[in-house]
Amino acid sequence: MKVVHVAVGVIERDRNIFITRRASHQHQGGKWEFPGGKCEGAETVLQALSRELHEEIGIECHSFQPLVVIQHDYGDKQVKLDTHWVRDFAGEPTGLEGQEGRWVAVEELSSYEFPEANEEILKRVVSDLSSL
Ligand SMILES: Nc1nc2c([nH]c(=O)n2[C@H]2C[C@H](O)[C@@H](COP(=O)(O)OP(=O)(O)OP(=O)(O)O)O2)c(=O)[nH]1
Ligand SMILES: [Mg+2]
Repeated sequence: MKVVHVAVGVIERDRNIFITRRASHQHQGGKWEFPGGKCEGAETVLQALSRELHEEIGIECHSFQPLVVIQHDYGDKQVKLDTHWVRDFAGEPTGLEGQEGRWVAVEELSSYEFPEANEEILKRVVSDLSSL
């Protein structure tokens, strides 16, 4: 099965993370996610991430820091989540495609339901922020 390369942004400000909710008709629908989406054509992962964050939540990103790369097999779909920290951006994130979005304190993230592949990302987010 072809692996879908996904650019994912963990948007952080003062130990709060901006998350959005996937529409019910989407793959892993209804679950919360870190904004992002599939790399298209010859795009690099950072080009895809800049584009997706602009389209989905209306921010302009100035820089990224690598967080973690996760490969996961959902059975119906295989994804590679290429995850970066997003801390340097302009604009206020808002769900521009009708999706729910909110800032959540890092300590509260575990009370939200994310797709299975996110488990490892969530651990890394919590541990990286607790060492700051
Ligand atoms: N953006 C994002 N996708 C995730 C996360 N966790 C996770 O398993 N995924 C999966 C769900 C999807 O199968 C895939 C992302 O694809 P997507 O549907 O968001 O891609 P896209 O925004 O380009 O969607 P589309 O416009 O092509 O419909 O990665 C996450 O935290 N954020
Ligand atoms: Mg998306």
